[in-house]
Amino acid sequence: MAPTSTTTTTTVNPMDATDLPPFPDDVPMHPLLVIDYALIKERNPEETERLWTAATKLGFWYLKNHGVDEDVRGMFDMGAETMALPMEEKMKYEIGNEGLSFGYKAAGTNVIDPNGTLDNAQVLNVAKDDALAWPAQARRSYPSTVNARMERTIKPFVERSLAVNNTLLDALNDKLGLPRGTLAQLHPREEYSASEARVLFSPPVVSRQVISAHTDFGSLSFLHNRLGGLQVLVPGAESWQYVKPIPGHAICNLGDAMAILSGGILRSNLHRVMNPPGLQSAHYRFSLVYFTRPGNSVVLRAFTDSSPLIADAVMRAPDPTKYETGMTAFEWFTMRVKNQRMANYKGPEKWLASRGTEHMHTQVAVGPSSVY
Ligand SMILES: O=C(O)CCC(=O)C(=O)O
Ligand SMILES: [Fe+2]
Repeated sequence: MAPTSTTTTTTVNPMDATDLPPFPDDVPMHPLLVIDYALIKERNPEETERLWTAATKLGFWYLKNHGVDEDVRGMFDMGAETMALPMEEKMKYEIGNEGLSFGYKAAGTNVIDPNGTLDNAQVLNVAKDDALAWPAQARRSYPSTVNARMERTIKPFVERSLAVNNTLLDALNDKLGLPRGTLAQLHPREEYSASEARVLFSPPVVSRQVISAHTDFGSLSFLHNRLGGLQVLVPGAESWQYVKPIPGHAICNLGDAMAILSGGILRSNLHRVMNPPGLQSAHYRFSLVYFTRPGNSVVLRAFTDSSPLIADAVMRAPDPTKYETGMTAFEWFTMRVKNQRMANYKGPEKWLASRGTEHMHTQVAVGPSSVY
C-alpha cells in the first residue's frame, strides 16, 4: 500500500501539554517505580537498589530530575516541523526495506500483527553518529527541518541522553558484578551503532494499535510522553496496563541486549502503543525516545566470564542457549527491522522474529490487537 498524504500535516503543538485533556482515571494503569536521577548520579546506595529492583522486576521505571526537559521541548518541535513537510519531501529519506532505521518511516510500511495488518505511525530516526559528527555526515542525510536543528536541538538532546543512559548503565554494571566500565565499553561513543533519537507520530484513530507488542532491541530507552497510549504487560498479569505520562518524568526501559548480556537478570519487557485513551484519543500523538544500543560489532552473548552472578543466572536458565545468539548487535537489529517491514512480510513466523526475545514466553501478547 502506498503511504497516503492525509496524515502528514498538523497544526497541533505537541508540547503544549496544558491544552491536552488529562489521562483518564478509569483505565487499567501500572504505577512504575520513580527513580531519582540526581541520587543515582551521586551513587546513593538506596536509590541504586531501587533502580536494581525496577531493572530486574519489570525493566521499566520513571526517571525524575534528569534535566533534559528543555531539550525534549525542542525535539518535539523538530518532530512537528518534520512531520508537516510534504510527503514527497519526507519520502526522499524513507528508510527502505533493507533493515536500516535511520531516516523517515512512512505510515503503512510496517506490519503490526501476525496477519499482516499495517501500522499508521510515522517515525523519524536520527542516528547518534550523525548528531555527534555534525556538520559532517556519518550515516545518512536528513530533511531540512532536521538539519536546521541538528546543532541547537538534536545534538544537545543526544549528548544529554547519552550522559543519562551511561550513568544508569554504570550503576547497573556494578550491581551485575561486572568489572567497572564493562557496559560502557560495549557502547563506545566513537563506534557506529544503531543508537538513535526517535520521534514517533500517529493520528487520532479510536482503538488502534500504533506499535504492536515488542521488546526494545537495544540496551536502554529514554522515553518522553505527553499523551497516554504506552502499555506494558506486567509479568504475571493477564492484560495490558497503561503507563501514565507524568510531567517531568521520563520513562526508561531496558532492551534485549541488556537481557542477553546479563543472562536474563535484567528484564526487557513487552510493551506496545495504543491510540491514547479517553478524551486524549482525539489528539495527534507524539513521543520521543533516545535509544542506547551496543556498538555494531558487539556479539550478543551473556557475560558469564566476567561476572559470577551472570554465570550463575545462565546456569540456572531453562534454556541457556538463548544467551548465545551468535550474532552481532548490527546483525540482530538489521534482522528485526527488516522482518517488520510490510515489503518483507512472509507470514506470521518471520514477523514474530521481529518482536524481540520475550515473545517466546508470552504468545498472548502478539495476537490480534485488543484495547487492553
Ligand atoms: O511511543 C511510546 O510511548 C513508546 C515507543 C516505543 O515503544 C518504541 O518506539 O520502541
Ligand atoms: Fe519500544
